[in-house]
Amino acid sequence: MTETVIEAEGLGLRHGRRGGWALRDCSFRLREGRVCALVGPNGAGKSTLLTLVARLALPTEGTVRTAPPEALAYVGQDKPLYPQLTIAETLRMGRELNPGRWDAGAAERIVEGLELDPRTRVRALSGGQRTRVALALALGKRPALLLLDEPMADLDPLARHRLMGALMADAAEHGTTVVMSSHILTELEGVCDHLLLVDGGRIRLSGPMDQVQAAHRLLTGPVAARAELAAHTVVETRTTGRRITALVRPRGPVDGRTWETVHPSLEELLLAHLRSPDAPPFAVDDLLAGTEVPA
Ligand SMILES: Nc1ncnc2c1ncn2[C@@H]1O[C@H](COP(=O)(O)OP(=O)(O)OP(=O)(O)O)[C@@H](O)[C@H]1O
Repeated sequence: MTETVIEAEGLGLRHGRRGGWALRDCSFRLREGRVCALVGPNGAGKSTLLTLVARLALPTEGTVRTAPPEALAYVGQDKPLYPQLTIAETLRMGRELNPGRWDAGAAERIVEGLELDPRTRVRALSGGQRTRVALALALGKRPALLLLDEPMADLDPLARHRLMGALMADAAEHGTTVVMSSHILTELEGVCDHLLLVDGGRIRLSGPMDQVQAAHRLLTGPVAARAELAAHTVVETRTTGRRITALVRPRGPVDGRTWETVHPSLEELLLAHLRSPDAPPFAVDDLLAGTEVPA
């Protein structure tokens, strides 16, 4: 039976009694083995959502059910490590803090990419090198759920590509569920199979990547036929001369004589939603395959 690894219900967090909501009305389910992309602009609420799932903050409202603390690893943007410890000592600490479940091989494979003497102190590492050590600690814990807040932000493109490959191979081998926030959309396509788009503290898109993408079409046709678009849920329209391009969620057949129809790329889909904050949200429940749920 497929297990739910995260179940969020009306989750919200407000900073201070008079502060604004960093996250609100957040409901979704994520099943075991998913690799979930968490995307959204600066200040959208991505880190807030990750810290709530990691139980590093208490929600102001709503609930989240997730993996127990010992089966969960979180790597935040600030990557807290002990600067005075060496790389080898840091990994030894990981082993001692996780008796019975520490996967030394997985941790060492991530650190090996550094090509550094394991006796090097953490304080002498660059930001990107520290990222690798933090990820090694997280993977060594052999978590059922791995929460990563912009894990690749300070890595150069080659290191990012390699580390992402190593991370995904490890997750696939062990069936680890991963939730990863990122601003680099191209980094996520082809790697993630689930999508959460957060914007203004609310979930705008949620569900298995293929189903979310399959629910959208990019239509191009004459401006004169614009009224026909009303038959569908329109996310965004853009006009160039006498042509109009629309990102829609079709609610019926599209006339192929008038409209050229293509599937949008992940980037086109996300950018259209971000440019159109008033577009209705869209959510597919991860446990009820193919069922659209009120977002
Ligand atoms: N400690 C805090 N006190 C007050 N407001 C906060 C605090 N931390 C975050 N916020 C606010 O909560 C909102 C969500 O922030 P969050 O860090 O979750 O966004 P994010 O999507 O992770 O952004 P980024 O992509 O820039 O990392 C923002 O409006 C932010 O200003």
